[in-house]
Amino acid sequence: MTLLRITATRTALRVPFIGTKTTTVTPVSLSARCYSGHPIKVTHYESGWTADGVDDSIKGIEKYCTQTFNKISQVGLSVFPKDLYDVIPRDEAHGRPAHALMLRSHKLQEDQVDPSVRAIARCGAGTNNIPVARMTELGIPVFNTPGANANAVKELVLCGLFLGSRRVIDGINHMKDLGKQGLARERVEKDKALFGGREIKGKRLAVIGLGHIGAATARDAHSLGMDLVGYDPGLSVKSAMKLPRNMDLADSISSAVANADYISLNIPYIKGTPEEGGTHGIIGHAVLRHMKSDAVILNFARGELVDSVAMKEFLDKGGEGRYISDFPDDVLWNHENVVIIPHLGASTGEAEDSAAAMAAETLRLYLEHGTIRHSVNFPDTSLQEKDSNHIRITVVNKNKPGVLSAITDVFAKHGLNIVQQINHSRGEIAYNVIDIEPAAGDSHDFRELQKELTMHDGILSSRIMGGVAGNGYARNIDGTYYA
Ligand SMILES: NC(=O)c1ccc[n+]([C@@H]2O[C@H](COP(=O)([O-])OP(=O)(O)OC[C@H]3O[C@@H](n4cnc5c(N)ncnc54)[C@H](O)[C@@H]3O)[C@@H](O)[C@H]2O)c1
Ligand SMILES: O=C(O)CC[C@@H](O)C(=O)O
Repeated sequence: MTLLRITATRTALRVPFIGTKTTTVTPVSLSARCYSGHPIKVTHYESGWTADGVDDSIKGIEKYCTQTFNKISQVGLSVFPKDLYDVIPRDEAHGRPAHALMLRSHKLQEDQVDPSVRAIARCGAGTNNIPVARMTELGIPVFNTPGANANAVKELVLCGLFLGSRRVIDGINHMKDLGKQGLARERVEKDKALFGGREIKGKRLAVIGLGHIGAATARDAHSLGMDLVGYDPGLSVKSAMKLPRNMDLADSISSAVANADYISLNIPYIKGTPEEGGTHGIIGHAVLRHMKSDAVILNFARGELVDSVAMKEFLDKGGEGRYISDFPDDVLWNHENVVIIPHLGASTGEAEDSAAAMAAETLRLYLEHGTIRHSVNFPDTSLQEKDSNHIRITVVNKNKPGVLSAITDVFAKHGLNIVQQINHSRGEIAYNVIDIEPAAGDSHDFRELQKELTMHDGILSSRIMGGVAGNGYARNIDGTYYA
């Protein structure tokens, strides 16, 4: 796909397409990076995803293509400049290859991730609807939007606190029944005794997970006069600084919930039981037996964190315990002490706008500059642009000895000078951003270089950035070259 041939003359970017047409394009928008020191010619291969099943009319479009799987805020999507990006719903893509995927709660399948996809962004916090481990194996970064919807969720958690302390919903339903019978005025003062409640002031709230939502909930609960205890084995210093003073910290979930009147779950869902290192069913018999019989459990994190059968047993014991959840539950949906909300935590205009905008900015940084931030599987990486006289190449590789030197050897072999580079690793993955500055007058066949680089053992993909949006990406998928 990529042939960057450097010559000494300064002309507009010329982009020939195999066998069809030669187009002259102006460089991409000002904020996007492009190599301007020399003209760059990019010859496309027509292999794999670029040719098969793709309509002729969309071959050679010089824009990034972001495909969306859910209804995403237009305010957020407007972050993508129209001259550089086409943003289209997946079901209207008609086989056009995607460079980036954007989604909310859509359960992404591996076969929906075309070989052309460089990155996936979740407009939200939880990424359990994305096969992240598989994406890591394939060398594809997955991004989320930390904190972007936290205020919206916190406000609904506070609403949950009140719904759990006062029988407001039962009372409203009762008034509808009485209204239908024309008995509302006659019965209201007598019947209200059925729906008494308690105040949250002075009660103890256990917050499990003290990240963006948990910490914000703790702060507001504190100002409502609640007594606080928290549990978070991964508590960062930054999050700790945001917690109310005098908040107790427990050393286990069981000790956190032991004397709590309210418990708020604000942790990610991770596949596998707690014994296996996951959070599936983390609120089960072992934790529930430590709870007060009238505890109110608020779950605005994920339904799968709670063992529904164990929760039903807890609620059926005859205490005043309650469960308020933002997720469907086949066992508990009709229980008299349960309130189920249809996953509304992040459903405010403000949260949808800010999560989509953050996701779009994050994708732009990656696609246009190779910068990684807010990734759940790749290391934070940022290499400041030196000047416009360089070509930026990014490489994703398996984190194992010898690969970094193999990468630099390829450049040395091709007589290319690396002017700056950065290499960061995270778990199984390493990521490199490399700037090269060819001398004026040099001519290099970047197509050969990219193939050699990408097909080296341990390398998963490479990108040559500059000039034409969406070009210059090559992958090594189990020993087969896709470009
Ligand atoms: N209802 C909704 O619409 C909605 C919206 C946003 C987020 N969420 C859910 O809420 C979760 C939290 O969101 P956030 O923005 O606060 O995320 P966050 O990453 O800022 O915070 C999560 C915190 O949980 C802690 N944690 C992880 N495992 C834990 C465990 N086993 N015990 C205790 N603490 C643990 C982490 O250390 C981290 O501090 C998300 O993962 C998502 O599943 C739901
Ligand atoms: O997109 C949504 O509505 C929900 C998002 C939420 O579950 C999250 O994890 O951020």
